[in-house]
Amino acid sequence: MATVIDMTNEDTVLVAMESTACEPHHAALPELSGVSSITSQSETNEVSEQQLRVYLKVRPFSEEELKSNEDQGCVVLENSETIALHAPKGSATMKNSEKGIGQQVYKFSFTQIFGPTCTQAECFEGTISSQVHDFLHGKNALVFSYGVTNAGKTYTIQGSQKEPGILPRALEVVFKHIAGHQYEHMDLKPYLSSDVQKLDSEQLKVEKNAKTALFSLLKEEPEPTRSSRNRSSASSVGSLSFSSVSYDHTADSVDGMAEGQCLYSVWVAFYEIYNEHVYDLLQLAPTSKTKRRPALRVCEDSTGSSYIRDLRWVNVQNAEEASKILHVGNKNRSAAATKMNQSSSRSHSIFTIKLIRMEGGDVQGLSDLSLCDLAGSERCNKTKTFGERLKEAGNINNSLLILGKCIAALRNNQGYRMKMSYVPFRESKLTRLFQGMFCGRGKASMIVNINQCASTYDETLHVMKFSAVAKQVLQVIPQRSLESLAPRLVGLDGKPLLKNGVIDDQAVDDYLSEEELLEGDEADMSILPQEELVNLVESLRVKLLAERRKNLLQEIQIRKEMGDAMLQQIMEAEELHSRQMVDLKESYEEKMDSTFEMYKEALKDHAYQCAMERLEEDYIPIEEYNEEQERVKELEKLVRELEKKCRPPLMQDNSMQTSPVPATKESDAERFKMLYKEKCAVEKLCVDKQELIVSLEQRISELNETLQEAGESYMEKLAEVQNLQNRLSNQEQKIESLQSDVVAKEKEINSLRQETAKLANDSLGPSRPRCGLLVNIKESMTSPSKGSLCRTIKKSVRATTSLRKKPC
Ligand SMILES: Nc1ncnc2c1ncn2[C@@H]1O[C@H](COP(=O)(O)OP(=O)(O)OP(=O)(O)O)[C@@H](O)[C@H]1O
Repeated sequence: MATVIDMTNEDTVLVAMESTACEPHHAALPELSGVSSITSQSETNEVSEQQLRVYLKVRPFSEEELKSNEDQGCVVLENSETIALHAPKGSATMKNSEKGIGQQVYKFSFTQIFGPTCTQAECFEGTISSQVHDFLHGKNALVFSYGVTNAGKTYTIQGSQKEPGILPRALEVVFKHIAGHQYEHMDLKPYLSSDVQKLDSEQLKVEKNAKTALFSLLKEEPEPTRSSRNRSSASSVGSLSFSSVSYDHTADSVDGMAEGQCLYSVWVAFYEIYNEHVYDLLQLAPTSKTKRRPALRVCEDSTGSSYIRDLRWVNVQNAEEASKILHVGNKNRSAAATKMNQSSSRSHSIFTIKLIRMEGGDVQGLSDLSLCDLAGSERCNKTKTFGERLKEAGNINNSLLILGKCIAALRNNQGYRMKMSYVPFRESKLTRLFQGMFCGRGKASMIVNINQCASTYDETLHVMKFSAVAKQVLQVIPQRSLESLAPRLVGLDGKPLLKNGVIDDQAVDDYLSEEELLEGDEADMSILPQEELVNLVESLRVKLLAERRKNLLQEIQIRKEMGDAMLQQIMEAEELHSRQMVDLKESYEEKMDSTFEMYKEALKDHAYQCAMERLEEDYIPIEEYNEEQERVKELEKLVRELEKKCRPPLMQDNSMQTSPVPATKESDAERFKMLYKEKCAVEKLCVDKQELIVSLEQRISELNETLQEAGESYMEKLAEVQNLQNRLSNQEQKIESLQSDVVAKEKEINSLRQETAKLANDSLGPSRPRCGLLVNIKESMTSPSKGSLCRTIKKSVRATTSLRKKPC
C-alpha cells in the first residue's frame, strides 16, 4: 500500500529535501498549508512580511507523450492548492520506496495550482497581475519560472501567438495603464540599478538609431506608437524638475510638461545568463563564427544594488514594440543557440521592464519588473549530457543549486536564530542580480512548471521539493525602502544634475568619479547630492540607533535566555551526576556482593577438592582391606593361642597361690637378673655399635678427604698430561716441518751434485775462465774456509744424515 507524505507538513518537507540542508523551523513561521492568497502575517510600522508566492502550472500532455504511455496518473490534482505525486513503476522514487527509503506518494501545497486545462489568461490573473499592479505603483517585482526541461516554462512566460504568456500580458496591462500618460521622448533613460540619466541630443540620436537598427532585424519598422496619439497632452507638459535636483530646462522634450501631470517612460532589456556569463540579447550576435559574444559585467552601485554594466535599454512606446524586442532577443538567443548546437533553452533568460514615473515635471519613481525564464533543472546523468552540454548542465544546476541554497538560507534566517546562515547570493550571477528582490527591494514570486510525464517523475519530484522550501520563505518588504525615494537624475557623465543645470563641483569632488568607482568589478558606485546624502545619513543614523537598541535588547534577552538555559543545564547535569553516582554506588555494591559470593564459592570448591584429594590418598582397595582384616584375625587368633599356652602355668600359679610364693620370687629375681644382663649386654652392644658407627664415620670422612685429594692430584696430572700432549703435538709439527725442510735440502743437494758433476765434465773440455755462481759454490765446497753457503749446506747435510740415523 502506498504511503502518503504530506508536504504541507514543514518538517516532512525538510526531511524530504535532498539538496538543501534545513534546520527545524521556528514557531513564528506561518502555517504552510492552505495559503491561497496574500497572507500578510505581520505588519509593523516599518516592514511587512509576506510568504514567497509559489504557483504551480501543470502542462497538458502532448499527443506524442500520450502515445508513448507517459500518462500513468503520476500527477493528481486534489484541489486548487494541493497536488499529489504518485511514483510510477520503474522510477527511482518507486525503487527507493520499495527499499524503504522515501515515499510513493508526496503531497505538495502551493499558493495556487493551475491545471492542464487552465488558460494563459487565468494563469496571468492568478499569478502576476497583482505584481504588475504593484509595479505600476512604483514597486519592484520579480517572477521566475522554474521546472525541468519541456515543462512549459517558456510557454508560461512568453506563450504562443494565440495564447500569449504572462510577459506579453504584463506589457499589455502596463501600456493600457499608462495610455494617455506616456512620455514619448527617449531622453530619460534608466541608469545603473535605480537611477535615471538625462540624455543629450547626441545620445538621443544614437539611441534612436540603435532602436531602428534593432527593429530592422525583424525587417519591420516600428509601428506608429499609441502614445503618439497623446502627443498633444504630452506636449503640454511644462518644465521638468526633480525631487531634489533639477536639470537644464533647455531640453525640448520636457518643454510644456504640465504641472502635476503623471507621465511614464517604459524601457526594456533582455539578456541571458549562459554558463555564468551575462549576454545581452539585444546586442547583435557577431556574424563571424569564431567571434564570441561579448559578456557583460555584473556591478554594484552605491546602494549595493546589482546591475549589468553596458546592458542595452530600449525605450518602448507600446506593447507591440516591446513584443518585437522580445522577438529580437529570442532571435538572438536562438541564433546563438544554433551556433552552439542547442535545442532547448540552456540559459536563464531575463526580460526586464523599467518604468520611469514623472510627476509635475519631477522624476518621481523608477520601478522594475523582471520575468526570468530559468533553464531546465534536469540532471546531467539522466539527460546523458557530455562535454559542452555537461558544462552547461553543471552551470545551470549550480546556479539553481545556489538559488536553492539562498532560498533555504533565507528561510532558515527568518524568525529568531542564534546564528544567521550565510546567504550565498554572490555565488552565482543569477542570485547576485536578484539579491535585492529577496532583501526587501521588491516582491518575488515563482511559477513552478511541471509536466505529468512518468519518465521525468523523479526530476519533477525534485522540483516540487525545491518549491516546497521556497514557499516557506518570508519576504520582508519595507514600507518605505530606499527605492521609494525618487531616483536620482544624472547627467551624461553619470554625475547628479543640480539646479539650473549647474553641477555642484564641491559635492562631486567629495566623491570619486564614476570611472574611479567603476574600477574593479565590485567598486561601481555613483554619487549622491550632498543634501540628500545628509538626509540619508541622518535617516540611516536614526535607523542604526534603533537597530542597535533593538539588538541590545535582543542581546539582553538572548543572554538571559542563555543564562537560564545554562542554569537549567547545570541543574540537569548535577541531577544527572548524582543519579549517576547512586547508580555507580549500587553497581559497585552489586559487584562486591557478587565477588564475595564468588570467593565463597571458590573456597567451598577448594575445600571439596582438598577433601577429595585426601580421600584419594587414604583410599585402600577393598581386597587389600579384606586381606588386612584376615591377617588381623589370624594374629588375634595367634595371640589367643599364645595366651592359652601361657595360661596353664598362670592357672598353676593361681591354684598354688597359697604354698609356693618364695619359689616364684626367686624365679622372678632370676628373670630380672637375666633380663638386666640382657639389657646391659644390649646397651653395651649399642655403645659398641655407636662407637663403630663413629669410627666408621671418621673413616668415611678420611676417605672422602683422601678421595678429594686424589681427585685434585688427578686433575693436576690430567692438566699436566694435557700440557705434555700439547707440547708433543707442537714437537711433532716441528719435526714435520724439519722433515719437509730436509727433503727440500736433499733435493737442493742433489741438484747441486748434478751441477757439480756437470761442471766436472765441462772442466774436462777446453779450458775457459771459471766464473759464475756454480764455480763459486764448487770452490766453496772444495775449500771449506771460503763462504758461509758451503758451511750451511754442509750443516744441513749433516743434520739430515743425523736425523736419518735417529729413529723418529
Ligand atoms: N499549457 C500548455 N498548453 C499547451 N502546450 C504547452 C503548455 N505548456 C507547454 N506547452 C508546450 O510544451 C512544450 C514545451 O514547453 P516549453 O518550451 O515552454 O518548455 P520549457 O520548460 O521552457 O523547456 P526548456 O527548459 O527546454 O526551454 C512546447 O511545445 C509548448 O508549446
